[in-house]
Amino acid sequence: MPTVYDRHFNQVRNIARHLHNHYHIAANELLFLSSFIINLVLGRLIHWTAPQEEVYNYYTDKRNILNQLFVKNGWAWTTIVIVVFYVSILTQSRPRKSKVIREAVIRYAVITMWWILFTQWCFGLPIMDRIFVLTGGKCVVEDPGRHVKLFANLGNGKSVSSTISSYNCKRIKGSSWEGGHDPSGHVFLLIHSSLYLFLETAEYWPGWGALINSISSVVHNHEKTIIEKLKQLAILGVKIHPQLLVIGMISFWWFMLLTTNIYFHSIAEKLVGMVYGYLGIVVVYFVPRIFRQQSQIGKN
Ligand SMILES: CCCCC/C=C\C/C=C\C/C=C\C/C=C\CCCC(=O)SCCNC(=O)CCNC(=O)[C@H](O)C(C)(C)COP(=O)(O)O
Ligand SMILES: Nc1ncnc2c1ncn2[C@@H]1O[C@H](COP(=O)(O)O)[C@@H](OP(=O)(O)O)[C@H]1O
Repeated sequence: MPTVYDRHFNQVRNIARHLHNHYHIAANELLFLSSFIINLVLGRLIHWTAPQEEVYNYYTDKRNILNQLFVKNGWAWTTIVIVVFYVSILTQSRPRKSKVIREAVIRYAVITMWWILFTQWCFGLPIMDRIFVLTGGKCVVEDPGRHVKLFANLGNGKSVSSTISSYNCKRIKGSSWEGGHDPSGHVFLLIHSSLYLFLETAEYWPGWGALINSISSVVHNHEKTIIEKLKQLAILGVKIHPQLLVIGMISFWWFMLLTTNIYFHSIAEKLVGMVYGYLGIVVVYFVPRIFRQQSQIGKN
């Protein structure tokens, strides 16, 4: 006689099966994808319900080291983590190494291309700047300096440009990026990077049990000093279970996304950053599943 728990468990399992069969998405993937929407809602709730949070603090300062060193170089850090991950996984004797490397490099190249197109360069201005300019945004400065050719002088001591990139505009002293819809580059980058790391490494997931056992065998080894334990944990997280490094990076990106969601940009600008963050990932990891299933059906 099945208990109420068995019934609930079966219901959850049926929903997961349905998602997998009809939408080609696993329940844990859906949960992870939704976590960024939860992050946005949580950020807004903190913003509305805790006004004292809005008072100047470490995270409201754009110059804080976490922003300047990590997020502002976010794609470089994500690249380092994925390279360390693959080097570690491939040195732990895996079959079909060259195929694994070839496919990982192709996916990395496509995903990097999408990051470049959205934030750096898209046959001129990157997509995020094009959206800003197309919706009436302009770079306003007093002295355009060496970028003078890109600016029109308004005659009131100010010059405007809609052809300079946000990157170059921000580097001009006293500039402001005015009007228009300015999609959040941070929201894009943090979601894009987290999803990439999650989906790219999912195939090698050893299970929470294995990770927790490995960590606890280091932590509970009473013959080792704290320093030795920390060293062993670092080796564990890089060489044996590089998934720990990935979990660390994703958790940090999630936290930085929360601070962006609390303090920066309008909701609409964050939502646009979010949609573009999902887009490249959906094309690389989910759309191929539909074609793969169709070709499978064709063969049967
Ligand atoms: C041995 C096994 C190998 C298997 C490896 C698998 C995959 C990896 C494949 C290849 C990688 C190998 C080498 C890669 C070499 C070079 C890649 C270059 C890496 C870089 O990304 S360099 C550029 C770093 N730049 C950044 O990270 C900048 C990020 N910042 C931004 O995008 C913006 O500042 C912003 C969007 C965060 C915010 O913009 P604003 O609003 O502030 O304007
Ligand atoms: N989590 C965070 N911590 C600190 N600064 C952040 C941040 N999220 C966004 N910002 C800052 O807010 C501005 C808009 O970000 P974005 O458009 O990428 O979302 C950027 O300013 P700067 O470009 O002047 O550095 C960025 O550095």
